[in-house]
Amino acid sequence: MDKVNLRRRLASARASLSPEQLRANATRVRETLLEQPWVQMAGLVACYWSEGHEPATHGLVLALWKHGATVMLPVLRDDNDLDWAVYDGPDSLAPGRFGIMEPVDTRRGVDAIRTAALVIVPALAVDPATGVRLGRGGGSYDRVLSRVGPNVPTVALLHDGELVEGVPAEPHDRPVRFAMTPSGLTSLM
Ligand SMILES: Nc1nc2c(c(=O)[nH]1)N(C=O)[C@@H](CNc1ccc(C(=O)N[C@@H](CCC(=O)O)C(=O)O)cc1)CN2
Ligand SMILES: Nc1ncnc2c1ncn2[C@@H]1O[C@H](COP(=O)(O)OP(=O)(O)OP(=O)(O)O)[C@@H](O)[C@H]1O
Repeated sequence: MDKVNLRRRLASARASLSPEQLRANATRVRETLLEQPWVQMAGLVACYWSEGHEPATHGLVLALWKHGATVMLPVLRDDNDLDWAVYDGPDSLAPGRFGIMEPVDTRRGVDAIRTAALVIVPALAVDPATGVRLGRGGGSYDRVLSRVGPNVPTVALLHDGELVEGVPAEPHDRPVRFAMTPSGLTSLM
């Protein structure tokens, strides 16, 4: 299946998840991640601020922040590349392009991602054989992941059923090292 149709299929499956399922999924993803030593030890974490039926991150971001980590969230640029700014509590966010909440703090630039010790990314699907992820189609995270060093854990958050064999891979696609579903953490490479 091509990327456009795969995106459509996965988005409509997400749309059928109930608020209760979304909450339960978020709790399991958050608890499993927070048990990992490499999550607990990360002082600077890049995450995303979820919206709609995406795997929810608000509780995770809050927990990391309370735990003392610095959490950077993306700020979408006009060229679809991602700038980064620090989360500083629920009042530190405001709607950006497409209405996604973004931190209002000073922007640290696109290269700030190079200093993250842990990178948590959104995805609609991940190929369990290759780690290639399917995103929204802006190529934003392909650029982000190309700046992340090989020893930094990169984790895509998914719902169950979103580990999909045969995600179409193009030369610019950058794989992730882990996929996190409510059923558990999968190491990919
Ligand atoms: N929660 C979250 N934050 C994120 C991302 C994400 O996937 N999820 N991004 C991941 O890169 C970046 C934002 N990229 C986005 C790209 C497109 C749309 C969007 O709503 N697009 C419309 C169609 C736009 C158009 O007409 O071109 C849509 O999908 O309906 C939103 C965010 C950074 N922040
Ligand atoms: N490094 C890059 N610089 C500029 N454009 C890029 C880069 N990488 C990918 N793109 C462009 O982004 C577009 C979308 O790519 P693709 O469909 O693979 O997105 P995606 O991986 O689903 O989305 P995302 O990375 O935002 O989650 C492609 O047209 C591609 O040319």
